[in-house]
Amino acid sequence: MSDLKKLTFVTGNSNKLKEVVAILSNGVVPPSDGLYKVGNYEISNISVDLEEVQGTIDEVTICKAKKAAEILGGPVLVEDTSLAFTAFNDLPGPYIKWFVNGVGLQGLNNLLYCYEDKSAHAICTFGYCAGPGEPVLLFQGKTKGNIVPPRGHTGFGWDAVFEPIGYKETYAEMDKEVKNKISHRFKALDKLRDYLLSN
Ligand SMILES: O=c1nc[nH]c2c1ncn2[C@H]1C[C@H](O)[C@@H](COP(=O)(O)OP(=O)(O)OP(=O)(O)O)O1
Ligand SMILES: [Mg+2]
Repeated sequence: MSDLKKLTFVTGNSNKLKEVVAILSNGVVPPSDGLYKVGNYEISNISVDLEEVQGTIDEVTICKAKKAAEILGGPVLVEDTSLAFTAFNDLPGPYIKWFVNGVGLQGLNNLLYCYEDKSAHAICTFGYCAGPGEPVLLFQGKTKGNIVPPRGHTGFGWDAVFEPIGYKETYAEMDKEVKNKISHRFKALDKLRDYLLSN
């Protein structure tokens, strides 16, 4: 057991954490001790609100990961989520959090009122850093959808205004198991899992 490598997922968002745990444990066994294992890695989590710089998705994620590795002094995992409107040349992108907080869900939908193209990409980027001063590896997943007037629960970010292509329900209306099989986060975790299983 001592050869297990410890890895801490650093996020201030409990909804993100729930999805990550559900996806990494294949939705079957929610770990009771707050630790879950992928290959030789034992992943725990800690709630820290990391500083977020301005920049591209990659830059924001790399910065978060480096900051987290410095604070914790060991191997970390962070994640940054973007919502990129095609009509806006991919903005708000990594700044979506401040848009949700600033204009609300109806407001997000209204932003695209004058544009025919309502499409958007949900993008999830995990950053893995082995420790302070170490390089950051990125694992990204994207899901395409349309921005619609809010439908469904409003408990998690912009879930209620994002309707994935091929579905008639928003992320907020669909069963969690369905979201967790098609989501940007699922696709990113698929790549991260491959890495963790082979390293
Ligand atoms: O699947 C999702 N479905 C709907 N909304 C989502 C999702 N995933 C993140 N979100 C929201 C949370 C935040 O308003 C923004 C991303 O900002 P982001 O900086 O990545 O998240 P955060 O600051 O809440 O947590 P963290 O401490 O990991 O940075 O989009
Ligand atoms: Mg954040």
